[in-house]
Amino acid sequence: MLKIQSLTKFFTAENETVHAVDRLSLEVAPGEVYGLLGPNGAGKTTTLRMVLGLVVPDEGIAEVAGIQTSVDPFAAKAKLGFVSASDGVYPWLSVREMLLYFADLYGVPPETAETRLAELAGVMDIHGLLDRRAGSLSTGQRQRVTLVRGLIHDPPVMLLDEPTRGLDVVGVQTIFRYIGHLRETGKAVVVCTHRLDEAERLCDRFGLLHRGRLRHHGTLSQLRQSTGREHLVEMFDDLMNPTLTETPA
Ligand SMILES: Nc1ncnc2c1ncn2[C@@H]1O[C@H](COP(=O)(O)OP(=O)(O)OP(=O)(O)O)[C@@H](O)[C@H]1O
Repeated sequence: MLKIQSLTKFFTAENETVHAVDRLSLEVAPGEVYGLLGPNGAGKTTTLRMVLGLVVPDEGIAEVAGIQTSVDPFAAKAKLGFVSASDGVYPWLSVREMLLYFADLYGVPPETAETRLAELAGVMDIHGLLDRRAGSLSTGQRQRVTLVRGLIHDPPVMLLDEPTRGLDVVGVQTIFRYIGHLRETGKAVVVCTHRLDEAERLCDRFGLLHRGRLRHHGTLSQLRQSTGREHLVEMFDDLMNPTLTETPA
């Protein structure tokens, strides 16, 4: 459903070249939640931006439901949902108006959009908010509306960028419930996060990204076997401080 092959992006600034993403390959199947994990500057956002067609790769391809993002970015975008911690709302619109507006932007026919909105409002418990002005919502309410917005066009692939950043316990539980819904409805999901503890509970497979390169990938039990470490945080610690784990001569 989502296929990334040898995706590469270099940035040059002040005569220095940064390998933001270096020959990254991964695949995510329908109903699978893939954790793309890494410290600051590892290349997570650049990867998502290439998948979204916002940054042109130097090499490699990203393919969404069979459509290459660099060949047909508009068609690929229609197959993608994107939710980020920094998503905003249009404060002057009602929640219903805003969500139907987004459905329209994605070319969803009005009747389908109404049906879809009613269904998702039930899933994310926003029925009571539909006629409120988006600008008057609390942080938690706004989060639920944003999550519905990401799914309004029923994309087969969902990208979540730091979805739990800045949320309280209830907000984090909402994200867990949302990801459960995505899995049950057969979406291919990529979650980028620093929260390794949450990722362990949420994701089916993982890619550990460090300085643009995928250093380890697999299920948690495969990673445990290949790294000899129990938790993702220890695996990252080894990647970032390799000398600490070397045996003295
Ligand atoms: N437009 C740009 N110009 C120059 N360098 C860039 C640009 N965008 C990203 N980079 C560099 O590419 C590398 C990867 O950045 P990226 O934002 O993809 O990392 P990240 O894993 O998302 O980090 P964070 O978790 O801090 O958001 C970093 O070294 C960053 O400074």
